[in-house]
This record gives sequence, structure tokens and C-alpha cells, in this order.
Amino acid sequence: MQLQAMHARLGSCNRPFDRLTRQRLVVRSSAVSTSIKQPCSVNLENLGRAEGQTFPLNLYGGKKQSFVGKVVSIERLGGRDKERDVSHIVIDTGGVPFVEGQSFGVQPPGTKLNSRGVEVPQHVRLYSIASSRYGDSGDGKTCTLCVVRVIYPDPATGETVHGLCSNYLCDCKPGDELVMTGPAGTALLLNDNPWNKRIVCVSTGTGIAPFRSFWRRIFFDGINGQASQPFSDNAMFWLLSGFANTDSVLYGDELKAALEANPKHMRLDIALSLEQQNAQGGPEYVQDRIHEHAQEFLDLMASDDAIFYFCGLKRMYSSVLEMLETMGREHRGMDVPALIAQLKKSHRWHVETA
Ligand SMILES: Cc1cc2nc3c(=O)[nH]c(=O)nc-3n(C[C@H](O)[C@H](O)[C@H](O)COP(=O)(O)OP(=O)(O)OC[C@H]3O[C@@H](n4cnc5c(N)ncnc54)[C@H](O)[C@@H]3O)c2cc1C
Repeated sequence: MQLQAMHARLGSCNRPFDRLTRQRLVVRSSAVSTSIKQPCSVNLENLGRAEGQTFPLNLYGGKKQSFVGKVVSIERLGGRDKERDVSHIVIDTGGVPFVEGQSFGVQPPGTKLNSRGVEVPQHVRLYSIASSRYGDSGDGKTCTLCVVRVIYPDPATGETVHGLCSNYLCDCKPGDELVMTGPAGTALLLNDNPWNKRIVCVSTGTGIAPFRSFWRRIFFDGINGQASQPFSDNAMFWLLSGFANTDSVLYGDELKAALEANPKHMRLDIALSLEQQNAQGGPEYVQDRIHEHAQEFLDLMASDDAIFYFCGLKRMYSSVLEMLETMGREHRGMDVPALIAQLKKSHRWHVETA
């Protein structure tokens, strides 16, 4: 069904998680593992709660059953060389609810030996959900993952190592069934009224995945693929994202479309480390882009409403922190660590690093 028709049919009050109340959810699952029963029935009374929001949390996995997701489509996103091979994978979850900023777990097939030499199932890997709660098809039946294929030389032997789960996912085909867990995570939850907030997101590489769920939610979830709520005058979604080069930028066309449709409420800064130079003539990283907007960034940090989100590698976040401290000293003698502690306390500073 066309997205437009789907939205018209659903209406805003008939959406999957908007209408999620204390109810029992039945999800059909076909068996790919003997530990998974079908159909599985999940009691949604134990919802997560944080910052005044209620959301589904850890409905599947751990001591509970996993669920089975079915690959609907897989598309390669940018990155000509294999090292930056990223896949956009749409998965039919049967309607497992989630909210923007959460992750799903995927359990790759096979077993491994644990530290006691006992054969155990492979452990679950987490992947940020890159679609809004309604999925890219708008019917709340799918989620989208954005997965980079992990390939690296073993530091000891120099042999090429292929990450198990990322390669499994990047090689999957439509119709393949995945053992999944979740939804997990409360660190990056999008504020429940982003149309009335100033939201600043900083990412590198596939750290952009949860922020795609944000911009899908903010700009595309309404009828005709438009914003589903009116924006307040100063509402803003500002994405600062770092990639190696133009070819490896993820979701560039979609970001451009969102920017063109919402110039008053969206800002985009992309740093390309192999193509652009910072003020010192070195590679331009996302923290350099923050530095170029230092005054504005610090003003937002000192404001009483802006909300900050960071997602990417740990070293990206430490470089950003270092840069913010430098900026604080350069600009106003601001005590940036104290300010961040305050922002964290008021739930306006969210970090997820891997
Ligand atoms: C909350 C959360 C969200 C995540 N979201 C995403 C996402 O949206 N997209 C995504 O692609 N990934 C995401 N990840 C990472 C993902 O969970 C996996 O860790 C990743 O795909 C690697 O799993 P794998 O099974 O392929 O590799 P494994 O077989 O588990 O191998 C990975 C191991 O290799 C090591 N390693 C990796 N690269 C190198 C290197 N260059 N040199 C030396 N050692 C190395 C790692 O330290 C690790 O021990 C997320 C992680 C977390 C915690």
C-alpha cells in the first residue's frame, strides 16, 4: 500500500505505539530456532518509563523469547570500498513496538565456546533502529537497521577478520529470517515533543542511524510524508555528522529533501575528513564543525531548552568533549564539564557510544 494511502487510512490516533496501551500484543513468528515458540504473546504491562515518557522496553530476549524478523529489503548505501560497506535493511517485525532512539538485537546463527569450553549460542549484537516507530512503510510493521560491515586486520596475525553479525546482516537476502530481541535502550530516546524543541544531534558513521529515526519522526511521519505536527517558532533539528568522504555519506538525499522542505526548522552540517580541511589545515572532523559554530553551540548548551544527542564511536565522543572544553575556555571561560553535568541531570544530554 502506498505510504500516503496508509497514512490517510491510519490517521494519527491509530498508529502502532501512539495507541499502545496496557494490552496484549500477539506477534506471529515462524520458527528458525527451537527456543522460539509461535505465536508469541507478550504482556506489555511492563513498559519502560523515563523522562515522563512511557515506551516499550526489552519485550523480547534475555529470559523472554526472541522474536523472528523477516528481511523485506536490503540496499547498499554509499561506500565504494568494502571497508565502508553499509546496508539499509528493512525488516518485517510483525509490529513489535519501539520508539525512536531504541535498538533491536540480532542473534547471528551458530554457536561458540564460552570461557568454560561449553558450546553456547552466539551472543546478540545491538543495532540502532533507523526508522521511526511506524517503519519506512508507515504501517508500524517494520523497522530499519543501518549496518556497517565490520572487516579489519587481526592486530596479532594481520589476517582479515570478518565481524560475525554485521557480515551476516550485510549478506542477508529478502525473505531471510532473523532471531531478534528488544526493543532495547533508553539512552537516546527522542523527546516526545520534538516539534517544540531545539534538538542537536552529533554523529559519525552509522551513529547517524538513531538520528534517522529522529528526522523520520519529526519531518516525514505525517500525511503525505510531511511533518505530523506543527512546529513551534524556534523548533529546530540540527544534525552535525562526520563521514570520510562524499561517497560514504549516509542518507544524503533524504537529508537534502528534509532540509529543502523544512529550511526554518532543520540545519545540517556534514564534515568530510578526507575531503575537507579544518582551520589548522588538518582533516575536518565533526568536532571541527562544532568549533566553527562554537558561539552558537555554547549558547544552546547554556539555554534552558536545547537537547543534545551524541552517537558514534567512543573516540568521537572524547574528541567532541575535548573540543567543547577548548571552546568553553576560548569563548567565555565557561565551565563546560559542570554545564554538561547539569544538562545530564535535566535529561538534556544523551550519549550512546560503542
Ligand atoms: C547500542 C548499540 C547500537 C549499535 N548500533 C549499530 C548500528 O546502528 N549499526 C552498526 O553497524 N553497528 C551498531 N552497533 C555495533 C554492533 O552491535 C556490533 O558490535 C558490530 O556490528 C560488530 O559486530 P560483529 O558481530 O560483526 O563483529 P564481532 O564478530 O562481534 O567482532 C567485533 C570485534 O572485533 C573488534 N574489532 C572491530 N573492528 C576492529 C578493528 N578495526 N580492529 C581491531 N578490532 C576490531 C571489536 O572490538 C569486537 O571485539 C551498535 C552497538 C551498540 C552497543
